Amino acid sequence: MSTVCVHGLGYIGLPTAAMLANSGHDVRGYDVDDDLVASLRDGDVDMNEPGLSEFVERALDGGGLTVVDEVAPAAYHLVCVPTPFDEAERRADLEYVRAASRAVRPVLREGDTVILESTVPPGATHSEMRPILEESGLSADGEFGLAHCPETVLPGDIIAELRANDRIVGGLTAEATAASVALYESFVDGEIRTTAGPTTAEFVKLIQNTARDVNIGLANEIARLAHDYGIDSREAIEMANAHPRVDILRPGPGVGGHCLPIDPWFLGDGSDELDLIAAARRVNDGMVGFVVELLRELVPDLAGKRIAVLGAAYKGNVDDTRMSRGLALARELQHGPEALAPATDGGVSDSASVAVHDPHVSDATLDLRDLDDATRDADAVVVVTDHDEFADLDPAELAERMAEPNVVDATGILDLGRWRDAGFSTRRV
Ligand SMILES: NC(=O)C1=CN([C@@H]2O[C@H](COP(=O)(O)OP(=O)(O)OC[C@H]3O[C@@H](n4cnc5c(N)ncnc54)[C@H](O)[C@@H]3O)[C@@H](O)[C@H]2O)C=CC1
Ligand SMILES: CC(=O)N[C@@H]1[C@@H](OP(=O)(O)OP(=O)(O)OC[C@H]2O[C@@H](n3ccc(=O)[nH]c3=O)[C@H](O)[C@@H]2O)O[C@H](C(=O)O)[C@@H](O)[C@@H]1O
Repeated sequence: MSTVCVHGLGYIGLPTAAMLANSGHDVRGYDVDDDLVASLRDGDVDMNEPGLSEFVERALDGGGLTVVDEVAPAAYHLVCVPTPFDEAERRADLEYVRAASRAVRPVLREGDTVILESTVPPGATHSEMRPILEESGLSADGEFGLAHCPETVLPGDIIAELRANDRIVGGLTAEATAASVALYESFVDGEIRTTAGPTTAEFVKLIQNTARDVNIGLANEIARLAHDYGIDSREAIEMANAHPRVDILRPGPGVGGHCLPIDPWFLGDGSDELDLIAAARRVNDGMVGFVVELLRELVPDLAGKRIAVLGAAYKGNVDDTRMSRGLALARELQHGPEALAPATDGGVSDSASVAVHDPHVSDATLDLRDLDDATRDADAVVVVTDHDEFADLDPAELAERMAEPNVVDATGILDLGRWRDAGFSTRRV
């Protein structure tokens, strides 16, 4: 068993640190967010991920995981810091990766292995991390190990996927790859595949998410085409998918989260070849506008109308609002398609009045409403996130509370027959 220092205790770092600790390693968890560190020390896990709280508690109580104030020397450094998208530059913001590398540098010893798990553009482990780490005086050509092992867990099922998913490991040297494989073998049931270097591993991760984004783009374009022919796209897709070699994904309000919408741009960071991929991004980003079109079919003049947007999380049954389509819709309804202002700042006088409700999200910076408040006197509800709670809504109860019984289901989660029976006019992406 080894000593491991995990850098970044968010959606990826915290479950990974707990997994390593519960697998017998001696783990130090380090994060620059003092509030997060304090709450973890109190045993509070403020993340809506099934089973995570108990799993982290076990790691902390068992002594395998210690939350530390300073980066600790360790045989392995696992870097799980954010790699956000710089929208202005259309590039990955690698400052967190560089900062974590600078924090490893003073404690790095000969024989240690540094593994980057964060998603980065192809080449970043080599060009961004290596030079900073080598300022320690040690060389990545053999004195310490440096590798990329991308994370592929699905939020909502992180603990199971941490164990079950295959991994891709690309070290700068064969020794770095072997040392990294040894660590993952201690908890991964899936296959561990190795690549000749970190760049292929980075590339593979990005094409996985890009493939999903492009395929969702196809489903979304099909939804728009079907609408023009007066066809139910979901019924058509289900029938098409009965073919053994066709597997079209689900259309929706666009693609949210901080991975699928940004990884295609990371992929194009060092190349001019994005074409189909960039088009799919435009299609997916355009789906909020399509939801507004459907809403206007029910409520032609939105000025002064009250619209309840159900869903601020980027997908069903999670609490993460990064690149939320619900918040993007609220912004667009209040300020028009180019709006970048916060969703809940009141809007302008000739726009709709929007209330956002999400039973999974508690975020003091968002003016979220409870269901009663959001839907009272509303002229329409728009369901943007496929939370289980929304499938169970009682349309008759809502109809009584609303000014007009209109519903747009951007997710396909509602049984619209029930809603029509309760007197609703309906539209569905
Ligand atoms: N959340 C997900 O579903 C997945 C995320 N990823 C990738 O994993 C990486 C991390 O993502 P998340 O865990 O979701 O982010 P997150 O934002 O939930 O957590 C990152 C944590 O790192 C901390 N941090 C920032 N700078 C630091 C530093 N210099 N040293 C130590 N801690 C630092 C932050 O305070 C935060 O707690 C990203 O590159 C992301 O693209 C990959 C697969 C899945
Ligand atoms: C290839 C792949 O499945 N990648 C996963 C993805 O996680 P994420 O939660 O972002 O993926 P997701 O469940 O597809 O959801 C992304 C977005 O796409 C939308 N979505 C998804 C499937 C679909 O048929 N239609 C659709 O519109 C969702 O509503 C959501 O807004 O990205 C994660 C990541 O890289 O962070 C990665 O670890 C996960 O395995």
